[in-house]
Amino acid sequence: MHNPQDMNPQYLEDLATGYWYSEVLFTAVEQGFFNRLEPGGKPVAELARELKYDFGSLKRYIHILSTLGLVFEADGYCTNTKLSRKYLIQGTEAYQGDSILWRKYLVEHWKSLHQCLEKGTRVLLPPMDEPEEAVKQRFRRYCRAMDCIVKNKIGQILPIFSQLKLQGNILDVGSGLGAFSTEFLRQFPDTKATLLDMAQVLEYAEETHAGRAYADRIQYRPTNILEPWELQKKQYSLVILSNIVHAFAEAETGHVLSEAAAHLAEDGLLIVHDFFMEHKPEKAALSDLNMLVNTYNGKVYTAAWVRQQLRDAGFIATEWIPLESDTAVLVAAKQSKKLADLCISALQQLSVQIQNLGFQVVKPIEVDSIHVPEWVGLKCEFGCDGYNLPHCPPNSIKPEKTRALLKDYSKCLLLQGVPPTRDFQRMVLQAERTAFKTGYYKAFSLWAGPCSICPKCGGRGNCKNHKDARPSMESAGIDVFETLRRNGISLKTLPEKDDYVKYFAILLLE
Ligand SMILES: C[S@@+](CC[C@H](N)C(=O)[O-])C[C@H]1O[C@@H](n2cnc3c(N)ncnc32)[C@H](O)[C@@H]1O
Repeated sequence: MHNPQDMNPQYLEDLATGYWYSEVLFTAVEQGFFNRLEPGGKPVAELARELKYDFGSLKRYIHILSTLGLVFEADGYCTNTKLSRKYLIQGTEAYQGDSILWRKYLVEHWKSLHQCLEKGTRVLLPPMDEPEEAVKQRFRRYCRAMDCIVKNKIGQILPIFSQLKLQGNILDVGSGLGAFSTEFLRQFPDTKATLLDMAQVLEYAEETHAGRAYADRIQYRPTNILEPWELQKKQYSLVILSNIVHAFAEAETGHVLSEAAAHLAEDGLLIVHDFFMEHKPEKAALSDLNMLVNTYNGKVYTAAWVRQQLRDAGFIATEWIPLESDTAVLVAAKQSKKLADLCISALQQLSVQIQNLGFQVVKPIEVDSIHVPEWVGLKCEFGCDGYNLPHCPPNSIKPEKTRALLKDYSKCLLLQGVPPTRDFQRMVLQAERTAFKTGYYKAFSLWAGPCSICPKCGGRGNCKNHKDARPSMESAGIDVFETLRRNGISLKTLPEKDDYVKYFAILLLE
C-alpha cells in the first residue's frame, strides 16, 4: 500500500480498493479453494469443473491468488503455497478460515459506519426473532473466530513466562473457548484453570476440550463478568484478561479490573492482552471502530490508560510488551518482585520506553542494513544549502569513518517521527539519554536534517553545544532511502515542499 507521503491519489485509490483484497480471500476460503488443492495441487480445468466456474474467469482469479502469494500456478496446474497450506486448510490445527469468515460476516456492520457515527453506537442488531439454533451457530462461529486469533498470539506470549514456575489456579476471564489458558495448562503441569464466560460459550468450550489430556484440570463457571464474581477471593496465581478490556466502556473495565484484583493471590500475576493505541496504531484505531460498529460500548484504549487503571486497582504493571502481531501485553502484580522473573528483553523494554516519548515507529534493525555508499556526500556538497553548516559536510563524519563506527555496534533502533525538526531532534536526544540510562553506555544517534538544536547556531567551527549536537544520517554518508527500504519502509522524494513529511533517526545502542 502507498502511504500519505506519496503526494498522488494512488494512496487514496489503494484505500478505496482495500475491500478487493478481502473479497478475493473471502471467496477462496468460503469455497474451500485451498482444501481442494490438497494434496499436491490440481489442474485448473478440474478445479473449474468442481467449482462450476467459468474456466477463463477462474484463470484470472488464480492469477491474483498467485500474485498475493496464496497459490502457485504453472502450466495449467495449481498448488497451495506454504502459507495457505499451513493456515487455510480446514480441519488443520492452525486453520484461520473461521476468523476470516467472521470478518466477512462483519462487513454488513461496517457498512453502517455512517449511522453508527451519527448515533454514537452500533445500529445493527441480530433480529429479535432469530431461531435459537441460528443464534447458537452464530455464537459458535464467533467463538471459533476468537479462538483462531488468540491461538496465533499465545506462542508469542508464553515465552514471557518461561522462567516462572507457575503453580495453582488460573482464572481466564471472558475466556471464550479458552485457548489462552489451556496453553498455560500445557506449559505448566501444576496448574488448573477456571474459565469464566457466558453459559453458551462455556458449553461449547467444554465440548471442545473433552478428551484432551488437560481436560480434567478445567472448571467451567458461567458468569456475567460485569456482576460480582462468585468465586473464592485471593486464590488465583494467574488472572488472564485477553481481549476483554476493549469489549467494555471505562466504568465496566474498572469493575472487571477490581474483581480481578480481588481474586488474584497476593503473589499472583495479572495478564492484560489487548489492542493498545500505542502499538500498531492503524490497526488499533481500526479495531476501535470495529468495536463501535459491533459492540454496545467497547473501545480500544491506550496502554497508558490501562496502566493507570491497574495502578488505581493496586497493581504495579510492566510497560506494554509489543507482540510481533497487532496486540500487546501488560503484566501486573501486587508485589513488584513478581515482575522481575518475566522474560522481557532489555531491547523490547527500551523500545517501548522510547516509543512513549512520542515517536510513531521504533523498530530494532540490523546494523548491517545501514547502507553507506560513496555518493551521498556529493549530494551534500553539490545541491544542499546545509553544506558547511557545523555538523554537515565537510564538518561531519566521513563515510569511511561511519562504516568503521558501525562495526562497533550490533544493535540499533530506527526511530520515526514528524517535524518540526528541532522537536524531532530533541526527542532523539531524549531517546539516546533514555538508552544511556538503561545501561547502553555507547548509545549514539544520527538524525534527519542539519542540527537544529540551538535557536541560534554558532556557525562553522563555533558550535556552542557539542553536548547536544549530532550528525545527520545523510551528512555521515548514509543512504537513508536504501536503509529504510531494506527495513521494509518505503520513502519517496517529495514533489512538493509542504508534503506530509516523516523524519527518521538511527539510535546505535551496543
Ligand atoms: C473478544 S472475546 C475474547 C475471548 C478470549 N479471551 C480471547 O482472547 O480470544 C470476549 C469474550 O468475552 C465474553 N464476554 C463478553 N461480555 C461478557 C459478560 N458480560 N460476561 C461474561 N463473558 C462476557 C464473550 O462471550 C467472549 O467470549
